Amino acid sequence: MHGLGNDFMVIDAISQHVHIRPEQVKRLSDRHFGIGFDQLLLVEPPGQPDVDFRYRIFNADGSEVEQCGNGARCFALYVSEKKLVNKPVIRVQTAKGVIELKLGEEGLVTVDMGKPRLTPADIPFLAEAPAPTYQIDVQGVQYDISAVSMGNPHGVLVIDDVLTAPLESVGATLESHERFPERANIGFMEIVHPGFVKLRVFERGAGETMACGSGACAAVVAGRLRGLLDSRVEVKLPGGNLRIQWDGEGHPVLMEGPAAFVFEGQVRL
Ligand SMILES: N[C@@H](CCC[C@H](N)C(=O)O)C(=O)O
Repeated sequence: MHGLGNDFMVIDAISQHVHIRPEQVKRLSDRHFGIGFDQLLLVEPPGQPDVDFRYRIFNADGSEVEQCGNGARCFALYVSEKKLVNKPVIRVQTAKGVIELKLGEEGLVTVDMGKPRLTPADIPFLAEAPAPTYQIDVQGVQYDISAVSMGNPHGVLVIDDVLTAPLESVGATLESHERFPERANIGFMEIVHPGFVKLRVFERGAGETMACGSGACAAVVAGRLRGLLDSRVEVKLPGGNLRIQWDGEGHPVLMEGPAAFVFEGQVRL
């Protein structure tokens, strides 16, 4: 499946027993020697009473992570098409809380991604106190970065032109910077106007992807904290556009965008 070109292998772990090791994920994610994907998503039975499913996410490098926004939209389409659920709003347990998924018209899915976490220890990010931006050193050069958790950790830089953004150099260095003890997804955001931004993301454990849903949410939160964006923002990613809404601290972030099936098959693990 894919959400704006951020692609996934989705496994039904409800009607079959699935146990997958990090090295198997890494092998399957290989675009030449495996199936090829940015993340693997597991659809599991719920582990608590008030939710419909448990949603587990593995990056292409095999690491298990807490959140994936584009994957959440694909998750909603998957469980609905497979008739694993028949409800307008699906509640899903992730490693960092519950998110709500709503299927809309024309394949669009809205995800309530929950409230962003801004306290450095919750992100996690090494800093004394929460701030809209922090100065961070990359090989002797200082950058202003915002740090936000959408369940998973994000750093966001505002730049003049996404086309020339240094994802493979600065992005890759920041992804595993010592101030992000659990590594981070690094977004480069160009603000066209307060209701429209362009974004590219160097994802933790996957490299640059065509789109990052949690990254789009984090970018809008960062832009709002800096006083640069409206509460409703269209985010243009290399793979297409997402609509993000955040009404400020204490409110959840809403993300709307498409989800699509690509093919189905069987794989021996
Ligand atoms: N593509 C995702 C995010 C996937 C996880 C991320 N790479 C991480 O390590 O936190 C999205 O759409 O949010």
